[in-house]
Amino acid sequence: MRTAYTSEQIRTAEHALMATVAEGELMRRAATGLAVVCAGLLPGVYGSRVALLVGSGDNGGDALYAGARLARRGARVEAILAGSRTHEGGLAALREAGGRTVEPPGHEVVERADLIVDGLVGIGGAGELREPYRGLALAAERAPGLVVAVDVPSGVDASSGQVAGVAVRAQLTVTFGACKNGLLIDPGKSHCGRVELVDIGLGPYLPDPDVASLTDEDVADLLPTPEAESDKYRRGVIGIVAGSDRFTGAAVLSVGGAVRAGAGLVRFAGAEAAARQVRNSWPEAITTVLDGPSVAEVGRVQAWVLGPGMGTGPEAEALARAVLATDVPVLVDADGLTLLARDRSMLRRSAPTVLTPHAGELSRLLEVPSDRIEAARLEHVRRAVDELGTVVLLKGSTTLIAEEGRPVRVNATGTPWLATGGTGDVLSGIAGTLLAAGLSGYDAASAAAHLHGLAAQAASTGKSGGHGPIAAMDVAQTLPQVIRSL
Ligand SMILES: NC(=O)C1=CN([C@@H]2O[C@H](COP(=O)(O)OP(=O)(O)OC[C@H]3O[C@@H](n4cnc5c(N)ncnc54)[C@H](OP(=O)(O)O)[C@@H]3O)[C@@H](O)[C@H]2O)[C@@H](O)CC1
Ligand SMILES: [K+]
Repeated sequence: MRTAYTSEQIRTAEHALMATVAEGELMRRAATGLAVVCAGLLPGVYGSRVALLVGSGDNGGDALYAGARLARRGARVEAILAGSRTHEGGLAALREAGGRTVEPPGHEVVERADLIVDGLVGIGGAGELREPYRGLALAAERAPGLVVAVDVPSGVDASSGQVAGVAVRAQLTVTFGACKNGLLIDPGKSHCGRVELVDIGLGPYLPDPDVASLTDEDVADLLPTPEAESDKYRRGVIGIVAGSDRFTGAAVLSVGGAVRAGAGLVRFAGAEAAARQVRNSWPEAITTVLDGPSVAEVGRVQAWVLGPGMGTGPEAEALARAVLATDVPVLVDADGLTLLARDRSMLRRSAPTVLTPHAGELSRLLEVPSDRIEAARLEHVRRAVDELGTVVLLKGSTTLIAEEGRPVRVNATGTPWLATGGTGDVLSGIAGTLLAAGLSGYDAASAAAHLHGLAAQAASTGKSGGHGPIAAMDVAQTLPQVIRSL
């Protein structure tokens, strides 16, 4: 499990650790680690040009001390002192090591640097970057040199990943003590480049994480493996209510996700046209053509997937009510979410419910514009859990999975090629399968997102390592291979 924390959690842990070590020791550890990483990035330290963007806080102090180390190894280090004040010890160390200081704006220094070290703001940053920081962040983006962010790319909110205005775009972020939420969640994540963690001894002082991310090993541990005496019923029977006479593809893809994720049995229930397509594509599934809003004749299932392509008319609504009135876990996706947004009272049920919206669908459920959700994903997935009382998986550039009282899980797998029609339907089938196998909604949703992303990565990667387009069905078809290799 990878873990991440808010700025406040990091500060509290740092205070506790600081009480046990000599003054300045933590910054020394941080700056040493930073300097080692920077040196490793340069073809040779001696003679290379390094620009330090130095803000008024300790983040600037880290940059100055690391710059001093590089200067002692022969780098030509120039520090742009952008803050209203400058870390005194760091400044003295840099000067003593032969580094130069420059008044802002100093953009010419940024432009000629081989390496740009962003020490404008770290976990103490708040709100939009002010001048001259903003101009320096933009200059660093235009400049040809490599950009390394100290602790957090300046302009990224460390606790949430939000970016108000401009933020530094780094190729590498060197973070201290523990990972911050904002390094894992977009839009912040996309400003970080690769993230390297420098250990400063914070581990024993860290509280329970605010955010976590499953690894392959975690997911392998969560996945059920059939035993000798397992039969298809014990492995989990999933019911899928999806598709309509007009839309049949979503049904085929959702069933495909379930079959390929290892469901013991898939029972599909829906309109005639959808059922026909499902039978043609997946003879493994048992199909029922529904002639009314009831799933009583479908047979016993251990979990339902409700929604992909089912439509949003009165019949679909009555069917959604019938599925949600059952006493087994239900995963609601796509059209099912649109129906829920019209009447949230359908969520009053005793069994677990998992919702899997993208920002647009969540926008209807919460009555918040979807661009605000995209900009503040962590805040809104938590708000959704509070207001709706379910497990919520918010899809998107970084998929988040939230449940009351647990760290928000950030999905670490996937590829930009995954943003294509029908992949969400496949995800619903995977997550429904894991629910039917007995995983909690939180674990089922997080493990499903992980597998879905891995399958997409594998499907989009060619033999020579290049990447290319995938179709949603490729994701479903690649699942067995990915599960085998976990
Ligand atoms: N604590 C520890 O043990 C260790 C901490 N370490 C390091 O310390 C860092 C935290 O240092 P920190 O607390 O000094 O805050 P930091 O991020 O440098 O900046 C705060 C200042 O920035 C300013 N400012 C804020 N927002 C702004 C904006 N939007 N636009 C412009 N300016 C803005 C504001 O200053 P002012 O307004 O007064 O000019 C504010 O006071 C941490 O990330 C890590 O790198 C490591 O050495 C390991 C040990
Ligand atoms: K920074």
